[in-house]
Amino acid sequence: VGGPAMQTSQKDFNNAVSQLKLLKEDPGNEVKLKLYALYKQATEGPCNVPKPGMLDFINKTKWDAWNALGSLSKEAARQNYVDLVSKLSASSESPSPEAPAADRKQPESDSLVVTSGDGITTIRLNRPTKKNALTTQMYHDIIAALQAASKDESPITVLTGSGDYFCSGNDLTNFTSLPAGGPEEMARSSAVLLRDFVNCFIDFPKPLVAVVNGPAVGISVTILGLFDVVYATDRATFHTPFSHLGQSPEGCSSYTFPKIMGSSKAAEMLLFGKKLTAQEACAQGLVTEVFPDSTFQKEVWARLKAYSKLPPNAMRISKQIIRDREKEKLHAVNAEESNVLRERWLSDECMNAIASFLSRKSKL
Ligand SMILES: CCCCCCCCCCC/C=C/C(=O)SCCNC(=O)CCNC(=O)[C@H](O)C(C)(C)COP(=O)(O)OP(=O)(O)OC[C@H]1O[C@@H](n2cnc3c(N)ncnc32)[C@H](O)[C@@H]1OP(=O)(O)O
Repeated sequence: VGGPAMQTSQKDFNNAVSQLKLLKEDPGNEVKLKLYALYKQATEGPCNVPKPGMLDFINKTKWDAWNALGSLSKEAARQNYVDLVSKLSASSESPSPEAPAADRKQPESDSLVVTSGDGITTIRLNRPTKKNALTTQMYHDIIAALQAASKDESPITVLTGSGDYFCSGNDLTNFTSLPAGGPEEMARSSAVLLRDFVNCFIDFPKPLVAVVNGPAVGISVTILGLFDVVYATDRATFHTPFSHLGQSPEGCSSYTFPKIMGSSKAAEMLLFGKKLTAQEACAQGLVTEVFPDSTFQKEVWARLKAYSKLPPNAMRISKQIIRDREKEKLHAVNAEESNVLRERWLSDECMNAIASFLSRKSKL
């Protein structure tokens, strides 16, 4: 069986066979097929068994992979097998760190962080000291991030928050710096921004997941009806205090909420500002699943990493079938909600509520 160098190689090969069983992550079918072929070649030599029939898909695929190695020597196959297993072990021990996507324009402000890794593009609201309240710049940055994510390589896109909140909704100071055109111009441009922002969620073409890491308020709740999946920590709450603020629903919630939870439960949230616990939101169908806070991040990301390995085109097409017939309706609802809010923002009820928050007289 050869000299000392070759015996070492046989020992390495045996170790690699054992090491493979300890891999933490499934390396995927393509790699498993390659490993199978190299194993057969290393232990039995070139493919020497009859080709399975056309309908025996699995064995035929395995046979093809083995046969494709041709006359590769047993020693070379062993070496290739050992190299491949060691590469897989290294990458499973130190999972690819999330990295800013190289070809992606980064957001204008640090309040939004966009990273890609493990088949997931993550858009993270990053203003924890303000409970991730959305500034005007953040709306623009989220629009840009969603547009980029819709074209990037990641099969799944996630929206989440840094710190203890998912998001406290619109930053109420957005309304304090009046443009030259006065309140009317502010209301007009806010309505345009709101409409553009929500349109990006309506049109987003691939699986969009909300990882709700804490309480959610206002627009960060209403847009959840446009996500494909919503995972929440059991610490999360869902609050749409529009009447308290003299405002009205947006994010297509006037349409999606009654559809998701029925009109009376939707009315309790959207008219009376009833705050839901994560469990309640899950029971109403707004949240897909609730996780204990202590294991939330670990469980959710492990699950999303596994989902991101599913065939991306199949996921996109399935989303299209589920969502496309609703799109026209959603765009019309969005336009109407934005127009109504344009009026609301100029109302005394709204101005007084915002002034009250800003003077810290009342908190919701
Ligand atoms: C001209 C262009 C304009 C563009 C505008 C675009 C228009 C799109 C608008 C779409 C419509 C959206 C509607 C909504 O989202 S309505 C909901 C709005 N949100 C709220 O009403 C929440 C207000 N915040 C609170 O009630 C509390 O802060 C909260 C319960 C969230 C947390 O309370 P807690 O006591 O735990 O913490 P603090 O209050 O001390 O908060 C810490 C600091 O964070 C600041 N903060 C929190 N939320 C907001 C917010 N929404 N806006 C501004 N600032 C916020 C808070 O002031 C504290 O700051 P300081 O430490 O500096 O005091």
